[in-house]
Amino acid sequence: MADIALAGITKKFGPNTALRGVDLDIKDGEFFVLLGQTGAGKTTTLRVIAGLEKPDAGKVMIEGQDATRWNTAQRDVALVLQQYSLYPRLTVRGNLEFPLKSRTQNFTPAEIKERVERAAETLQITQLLDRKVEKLSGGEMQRVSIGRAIVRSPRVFLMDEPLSALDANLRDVLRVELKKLHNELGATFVFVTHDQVEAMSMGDKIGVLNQGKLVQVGTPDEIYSRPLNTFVARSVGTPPMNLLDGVLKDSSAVLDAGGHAVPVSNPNGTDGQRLRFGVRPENIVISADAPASGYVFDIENHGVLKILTIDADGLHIHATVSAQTRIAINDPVRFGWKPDKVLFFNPETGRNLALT
Ligand SMILES: Nc1ncnc2c1ncn2[C@@H]1O[C@H](COP(=O)(O)OP(=O)(O)OP(=O)(O)O)[C@@H](O)[C@H]1O
Repeated sequence: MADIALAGITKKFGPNTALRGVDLDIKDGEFFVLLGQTGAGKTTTLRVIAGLEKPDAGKVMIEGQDATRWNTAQRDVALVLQQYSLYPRLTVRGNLEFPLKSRTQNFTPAEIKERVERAAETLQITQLLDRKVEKLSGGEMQRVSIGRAIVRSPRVFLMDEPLSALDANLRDVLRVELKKLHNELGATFVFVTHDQVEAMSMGDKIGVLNQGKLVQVGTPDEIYSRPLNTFVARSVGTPPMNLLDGVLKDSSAVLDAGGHAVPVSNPNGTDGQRLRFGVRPENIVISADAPASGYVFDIENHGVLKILTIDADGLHIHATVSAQTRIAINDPVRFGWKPDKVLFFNPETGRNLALT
């Protein structure tokens, strides 16, 4: 069992407050992703869990025990960082053996050999065992770093943007492999990233951090479909959710841009209320009898689909359409949306009115 809980964690660095009262529950065996922009507090959260950073306030619980004062070794966690932190002059085998030979571990030479070979097999680096690390490619080095973490069979893996230094193709491959590894090991993974695609595709749960605060925790589906506020709404999805200001009137959204009235079938809010309407690009509908009008400002071809930017009285709205759609820049378009796919946000606080 390796449940992790943070309760009211605050961490300051001089005048900077990195974490502001973070409460978090990570279940045993979960693949938990911390998603946030630069400076949001992701690394600090990871370092607090690892015992590398002492919080100014709050508690760290591991397996139901107060671990706030435990050192890193007592916490039985392994860290994988963006930079490989390997010994370049040692072989892959030497690097994998290293954590097993430390003074706090009591492995026999036979056990060490077995663990190193099992980890190498899992990560498909057996053929590299006798190569010097400095001669490896980036992807190979990152596999060795992960290998160094798994040889000890820790209860918890803490990963700080482990894929971000790799090129896009390799990142895709290692993303799938890390998920497989997680399933095989059954350990708890806490994975830090600023990449929403990584978060959505890998996480059982995602925690969205903003300026040291945990804004929302949920499954990828919850974060995508039921964001607590406009910040979370726009932190996942490419292109991001459209946010359109207007007034709710007679079961329609009357947009400030052009005064277009677009029907909604799930209104949240009262008649006449000013709202910020949230519509994902895949829910924008282009058709000749749609209620609103604009023109095509830009088209991006993404293979299976196109992303249109529609200019509606100066407001830019993103829509995804199939690659077969015949449309050109500057074409006039009529657009609306799927009436049941609209979210309603308070324009001042950004809160999702369906969840408050
Ligand atoms: N050792 C430190 N000394 C001073 N300030 C720090 C230190 N570590 C972090 N901070 C500050 O705390 C805040 C959170 O930093 P943190 O590294 O946790 O963010 P992050 O979300 O991991 O960002 P990034 O994606 O850029 O790594 C930032 O404002 C950062 O400058």
